[in-house]
Amino acid sequence: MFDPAAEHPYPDSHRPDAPPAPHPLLAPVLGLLGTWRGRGEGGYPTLDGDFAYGQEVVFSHDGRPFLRYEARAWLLDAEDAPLRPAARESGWWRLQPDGRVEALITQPTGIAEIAVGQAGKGTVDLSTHDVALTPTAKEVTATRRRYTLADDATLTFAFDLAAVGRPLQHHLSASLRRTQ
Ligand code: HEM
Repeated sequence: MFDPAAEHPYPDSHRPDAPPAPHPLLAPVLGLLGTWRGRGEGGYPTLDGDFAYGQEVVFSHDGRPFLRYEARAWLLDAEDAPLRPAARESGWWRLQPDGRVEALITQPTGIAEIAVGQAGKGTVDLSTHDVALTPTAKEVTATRRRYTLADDATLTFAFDLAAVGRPLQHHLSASLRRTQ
């Protein structure tokens, strides 16, 4: 008889050395698994000024050749205290042979992105393949996300954005530390 209160039989793993064994295609991104938290700076020519933000990024897997990806941000005041929730997004990074990555990423602001790119040597570089927008979303035409493992416990993140009629350019950069 099915027990609806039982534990999920296939929980996500946040560590390369914990079960289930990572799929071999995840080899180039194993260093990303886990929870990362840190601080970043952002801006865009259409905004009044630059801003500081906190960010948490989580990568996990269930033994199949894709990562589950989740990122949440919050704005910081001049003393680095939290001001308000900011962007969040989640998605799936589908690993292909030779470190190629196909990512699906959605945001509560009405933006759904398909990004493609490459993982290798401690870096992942993803650029827009396609963007779909809900009727009320801001116009976003392209993005580029770069993740770099500076060392085992430090992940840097850079994000470029083409939106509201402006060409692809810096919107965010952050340095994150592994928390678990
Ligand atoms: C760490 C993640 C992010 C943070 C902290 C952040 C922060 C901000 C802030 C503070 C603004 C000004 C409006 C407001 O106060 O809400 C803004 C505007 C905007 N952001 Fe982001 N953002 C992030 C990620 C993204 C992503 C992933 C995208 C697109 C894929 C994006 C696209 C935009 C657009 C289109 C605008 C509006 C620009 C305008 O209307 O002039 N942002 N962002």
